[in-house]
Amino acid sequence: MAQIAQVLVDVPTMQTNRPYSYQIPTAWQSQVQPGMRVVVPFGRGKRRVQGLVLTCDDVTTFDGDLKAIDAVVDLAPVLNQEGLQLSAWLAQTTFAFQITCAQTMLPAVMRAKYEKILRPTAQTSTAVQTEIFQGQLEVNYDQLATTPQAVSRLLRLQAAGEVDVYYQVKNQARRKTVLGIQSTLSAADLDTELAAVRKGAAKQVALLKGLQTLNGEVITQKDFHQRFDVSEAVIRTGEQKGWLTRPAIEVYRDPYATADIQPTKPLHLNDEQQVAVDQIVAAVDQPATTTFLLEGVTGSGKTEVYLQSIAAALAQGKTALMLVPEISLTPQMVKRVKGRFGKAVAVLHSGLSSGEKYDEWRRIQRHEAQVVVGARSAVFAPLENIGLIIMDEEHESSYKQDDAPRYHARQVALWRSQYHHCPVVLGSATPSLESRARAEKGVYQRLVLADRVNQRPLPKVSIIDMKNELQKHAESNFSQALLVALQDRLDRHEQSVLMLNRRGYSSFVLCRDCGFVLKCPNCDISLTLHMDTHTMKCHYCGHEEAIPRICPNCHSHKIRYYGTGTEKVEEELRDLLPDARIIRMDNDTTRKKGAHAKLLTQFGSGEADILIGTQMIAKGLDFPNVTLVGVLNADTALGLPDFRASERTFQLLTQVSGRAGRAEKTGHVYIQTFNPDHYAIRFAQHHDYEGFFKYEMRMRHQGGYPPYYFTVQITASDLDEAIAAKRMYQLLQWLKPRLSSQTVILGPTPKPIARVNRRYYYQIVIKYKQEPQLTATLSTLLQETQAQQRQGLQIAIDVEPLHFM
Ligand SMILES: Nc1ncnc2c1ncn2[C@@H]1O[C@H](COP(=O)(O)OP(=O)(O)OP(=O)(O)O)[C@@H](O)[C@H]1O
Ligand SMILES: [Zn+2]
Ligand SMILES: [Zn+2]
Repeated sequence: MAQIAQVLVDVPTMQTNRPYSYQIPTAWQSQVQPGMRVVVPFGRGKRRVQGLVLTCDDVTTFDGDLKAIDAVVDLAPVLNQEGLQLSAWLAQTTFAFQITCAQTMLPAVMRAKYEKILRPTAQTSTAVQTEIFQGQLEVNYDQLATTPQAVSRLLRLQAAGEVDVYYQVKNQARRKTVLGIQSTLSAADLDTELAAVRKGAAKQVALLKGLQTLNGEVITQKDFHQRFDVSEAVIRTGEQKGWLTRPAIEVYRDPYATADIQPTKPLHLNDEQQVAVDQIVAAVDQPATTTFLLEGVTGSGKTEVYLQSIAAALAQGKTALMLVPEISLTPQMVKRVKGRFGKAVAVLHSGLSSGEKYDEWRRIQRHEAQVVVGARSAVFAPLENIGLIIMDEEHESSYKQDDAPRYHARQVALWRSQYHHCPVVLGSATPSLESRARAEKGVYQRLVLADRVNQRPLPKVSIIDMKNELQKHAESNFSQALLVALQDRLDRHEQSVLMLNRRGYSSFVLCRDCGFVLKCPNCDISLTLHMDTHTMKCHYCGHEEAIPRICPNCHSHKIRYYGTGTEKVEEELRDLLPDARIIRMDNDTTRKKGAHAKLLTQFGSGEADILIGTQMIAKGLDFPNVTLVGVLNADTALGLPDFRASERTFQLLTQVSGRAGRAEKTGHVYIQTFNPDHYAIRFAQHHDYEGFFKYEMRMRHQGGYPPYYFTVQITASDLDEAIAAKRMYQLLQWLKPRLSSQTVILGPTPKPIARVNRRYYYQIVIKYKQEPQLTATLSTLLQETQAQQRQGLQIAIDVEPLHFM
């Protein structure tokens, strides 16, 4: 009987997107299991790649040529049956390679690192020995192959059989270990040694007494030193005398080891919170795969609902997964969850070092953590027996990954809820239209928190028409009303938050006299400024026209592209309010690890009066002393060529407004805009999510956009613009007869940023209501384009894209 493993190789191409058979050497037959990483020979020569075992089968006969597994990387599977099934599903639904999906699900350090190695052969001449190997048994290829001449020399040596090329697969995952102390003496021996030690040798006595106290337990040398006040020199003496050994013991790199986190107790819930918790807990206990949409205004205490629901899952002996957008994974949120569940919590986000991530991941896999809080990719956390999945700020577009696999964490969360048979809670003050529409149809169960905790009012929102302001004081970023309000907060020692919306920055033109934004005559979507061609383009239908010099609406000459930077705003503010202490948060000031957290902590502890920032300050912050929020430019996102522009603007304004007046003091919000009558801004002013939802649904219905239609975006890119465009037209011809007549295909159009990294991008968008064969059709399309992919053309498929740029 022999054993054969089906292995996915780490070669992400269309041709290799299927398992390969390898023989399992007899010695390892009971060890190799599905979900383990192995090293296998692949292709010609001595190439070695990492692989993932999918299945192991006993067979009686096999083709004699079958290659054998070279090495086993893991002692235990890194993906369990759920993980393997999930990676297959992900590959199929996002049109990605299964190996890429599996890698996405694992910590980055578990990806193999490949090294090319040169070794001497029997024919290696002495000259080559000295020149290349210099007395070593092997040398790294990349260190020698630094110039084209060197490469061709090495190739010639290889052809002449003077050097051999090998490939090494390196495991980058490293555990962190420290020295431990373990007594080698029995209790009786310890007594004997103690009696034998000289009277004056107080330090050795302390060491032996310490070992006695350990009673066979192993602790770190550091802890030993702290507990018994014994120096390393004395410990080493003890080691030489054979009293103890110093084994390496593994320690976790804990990013929050030094964080000061106070334990918290469940709060007494208000009526609305109680209703929500009761319903969720009932589904946890049952268990049922219900998906809840928790629609709670800003400051309504959604987090407390999450925490008490998680507690119910833990009480059932189950685990819980809580997803939050990267940006709101502030120390505040971590503190809240860790404060409630302590050591049971593992945290996963991009701010951690790769070692910290690896350790948190293993704590989860070893069942040492039962609650996971993390950003998008934490949806793959290796939790077993999940009792509840929560997705906070479910409308956030950062839950969708832009690169392959182009998955949405919400879809993965729903898949895992089916697998584990557990409920999902999608929470937001401003749910995505898609989710809210599903709740309307009864697919999701809606839970509402209509009021802020303790009946605190939502802040008053004033809209400032910047067209009037500009006539009064030229080109300032600050209206008079906002300035007065800022000064007032300074006088009262209260804090302010100012947001400058950077999205859509200077990509569209706006009339500073009437607020007019140029739109496509066919699509009713803003045209985008293309400086390369000096034209305005529609990214949906391809319509193109000249950049206007005068406003088509009011004939003003003040039509120009729009935008300013946070740094400039800060400068102006320092001039206007010289006494104010200001913290600026944008991509520049938060680039360093931990900077984001540090700035927020400073602001939270009152070290500044004003926090200026980009969208990154809009969400999740809960600072009681903030009573003023100013939005400097509400319009930029409105101008984006995207049917979700209004939705994003409404969400952003509502979220940022929600930062004001969360505690005793009442809040006030000022929104500066050139479009004071735009419905997104008006509904945000009145905190009217439901009103916005109804209105926007009508707009989507008229325009034929999601959630009334599903969308798929196909992109082709090539170094040659003509090839990318031509291929897109061929693709269109190929697709048309394969889709139903109700389905609409938009484009091909050049992508808004048509040229990135010297590649040209063209896209088509498929809008459909029902297309049961679509997945199969698109898979075929990918198969058929593989030959061209090798020649440099790349095709990407994005299901339900969130951005069309
Ligand atoms: N039942 C309660 N009693 C007293 N205080 C509460 C209660 N529930 C929540 N809070 C407090 O209310 C504040 C707001 O809660 P939380 O931050 O969870 O709101 P949220 O709904 O998540 O808002 P946002 O969407 O703006 O982030 C927090 O300081 C929280 O501690
Ligand atoms: Zn158009
Ligand atoms: Zn105008």
